Amino acid sequence: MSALLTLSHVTKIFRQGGILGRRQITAVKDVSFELGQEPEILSIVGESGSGKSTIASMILGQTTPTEGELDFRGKAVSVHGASERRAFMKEVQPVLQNPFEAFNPLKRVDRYLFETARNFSAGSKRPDRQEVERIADAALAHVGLSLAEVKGRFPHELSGGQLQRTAIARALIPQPRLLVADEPVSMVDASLRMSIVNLFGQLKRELGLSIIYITHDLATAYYISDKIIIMRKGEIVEQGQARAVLDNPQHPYSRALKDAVLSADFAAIPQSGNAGIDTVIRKISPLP
Ligand SMILES: Nc1ncnc2c1ncn2[C@@H]1O[C@H](COP(=O)(O)OP(=O)(O)OP(=O)(O)O)[C@@H](O)[C@H]1O
Repeated sequence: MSALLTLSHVTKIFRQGGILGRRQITAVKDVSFELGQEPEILSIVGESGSGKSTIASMILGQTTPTEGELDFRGKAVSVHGASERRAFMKEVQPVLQNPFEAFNPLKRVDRYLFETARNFSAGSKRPDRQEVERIADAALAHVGLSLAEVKGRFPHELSGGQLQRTAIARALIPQPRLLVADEPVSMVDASLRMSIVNLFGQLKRELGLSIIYITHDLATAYYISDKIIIMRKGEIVEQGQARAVLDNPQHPYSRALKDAVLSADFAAIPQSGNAGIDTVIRKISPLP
């Protein structure tokens, strides 16, 4: 059976100053990895500017690679044609860093849920109002909210954590197979981060979702991921099973990252459950 997602020798070079610009930035260099058919959480960690967001953008089909191939279910991500693009978007949904940017401050958040339910409804006919509300409520239930809690509210009337959950609920409405979450907890209060990260684990188990979790936060990556990729300057320096890589990092850069997270605290991160991890997370400084 082919992999769910395959990146094969993917490189992205940006040219500064337009097409004729001379300065080139190699944001991603010869990156290869895959997600299997089984639901899994893959974390991509690395310092700022290491190419994580560029990879996310290419997986979402928003940025075209300069070289290499990205395939989802054996088909190139850079598909053409509106109906193919729509089918792809239904299966691969983004979760953005800042939930306050994902929602227009002047628009009630339930509108987003209703519009997504109308646009991506599974049936052939457009769902009526009652059905749209049912779909929105079911998606919100997966993230621990209900339609009654968010109905009629503007973004600023919800907490950052509630808004990020609502954004995740919206991403769930098309019943995707893969979420691409780019720094989804960095704008969320430290005390709420674990609840969002735990939610990813729950969505993997209950809905069979795979999740690409892009983060600076090595502790939450260690805690929740099945696999991990460590990036530096556009290249993968190490990848493998998260615990194997982080318990025994081979590359000097991976070791430096781990050391930056205070080894003693790191060792205290539990295998499951979240006892103590908030303390660890609060202590973590940005990656070097
Ligand atoms: N549209 C663009 N045009 C030019 N350069 C870009 C563009 N997008 C990204 N870059 C450059 O590519 C490199 C990788 O950026 P990217 O945003 O992918 O890194 P990142 O690891 O996600 O960083 P951060 O953690 O700060 O978000 C950086 O040097 C960045 O300045």
